[in-house]
Amino acid sequence: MRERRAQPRPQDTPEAASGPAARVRVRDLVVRFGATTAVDHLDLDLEPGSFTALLGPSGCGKSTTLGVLAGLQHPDAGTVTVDDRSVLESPPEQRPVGLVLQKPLLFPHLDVARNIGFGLRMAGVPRSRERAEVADMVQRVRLEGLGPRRPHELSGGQEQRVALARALLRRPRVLLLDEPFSQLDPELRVEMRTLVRRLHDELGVTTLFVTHDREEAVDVADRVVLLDRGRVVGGGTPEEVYTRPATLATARYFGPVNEIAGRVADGRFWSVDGTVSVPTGTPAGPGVLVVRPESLQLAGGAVGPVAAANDVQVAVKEVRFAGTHLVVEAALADGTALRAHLPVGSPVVPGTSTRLVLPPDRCHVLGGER
Ligand SMILES: Nc1ncnc2c1ncn2[C@@H]1O[C@H](COP(=O)(O)OP(=O)(O)OP(=O)(O)O)[C@@H](O)[C@H]1O
Repeated sequence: MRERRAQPRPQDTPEAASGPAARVRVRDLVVRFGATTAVDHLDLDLEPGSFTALLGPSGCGKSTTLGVLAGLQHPDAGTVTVDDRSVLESPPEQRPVGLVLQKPLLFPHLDVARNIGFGLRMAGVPRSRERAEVADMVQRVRLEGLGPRRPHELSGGQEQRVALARALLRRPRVLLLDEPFSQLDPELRVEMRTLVRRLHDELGVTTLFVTHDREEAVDVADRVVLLDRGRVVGGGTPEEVYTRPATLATARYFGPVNEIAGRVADGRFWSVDGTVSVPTGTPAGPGVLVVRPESLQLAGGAVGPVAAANDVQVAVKEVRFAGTHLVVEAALADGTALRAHLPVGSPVVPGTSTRLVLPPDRCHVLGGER
């Protein structure tokens, strides 16, 4: 493994990066640091113009993967192609890639406009063109009026806007963002990711956004890739990873989830205390039904021993007020815990039994024993 300098590269030429959005393919990527395997046979596909979030716990290899794409890190094995051409031997400045890091790393002695335009200036672009392009970018990232300020006169969010503008001024075909907003407060984070999404949509650049914040990933990206110990362990659209995850690990990663063991037979999922219809084609046999607490609803009818529709009978154990909803802790007859988020005022009383509806379109059955 060879390491390259971990700095933004303002000397990059705009010509190196211009053009339409790129397709990126990573195959069998391996990066080791001594005895640590940071990236372990990783495959990743970024379609032209897509917006992908790379998500996973601390140390799972997100930044290392980004470093390889940016050319800051050389892998031990594997391939990385941009539009079917290998980029692994290209130095960072010749890759069609823009990079925004957690820390903006601006030049303290240059004002905002000069920081943004640095790359163009180094490439020998005439001053008039630099001014025009910087002015356009200043507007796109909403930094109007701040061009003459120095970095120390900016807020954290404004500094990241400058870093974003600097990366985008080169018109990269791939934009890499490594937790760019993790040091900002929550409201500003939402504003900044909305800005990034808008810029992506306007400029159509293939974007890879590294974060460990699930909500951020699901909110901003078209596709989420879940990494664990250097490997891809799940992925899909935000709706898929949330509602129809391919594995229990993915289901659990995206927040609290109920897991009910049972069997699929005759187009229905049968649990110890009720049944739910399942989509045609769901394989028969043992399975685990996964459903989020907020998807459960209180059944309207009387409690009976046999579930007629898509509901289960539960014993209510505990009810907590959570401001916007009630958190109801309940259990099936076999002791399986179920959590439901129900509207405030729902008639649920600890120590009684009730029926909870499992809306089929919010349920997903994973095959196999638990
Ligand atoms: N330069 C390095 N030298 C030695 N080990 C490293 C180096 N860089 C990363 N690692 C190790 O490689 C693994 C992956 O690190 P990486 O920074 O890619 O993870 P990450 O998912 O980005 O984590 P975080 O969310 O905390 O930034 C970790 O175990 C880390 O300690």
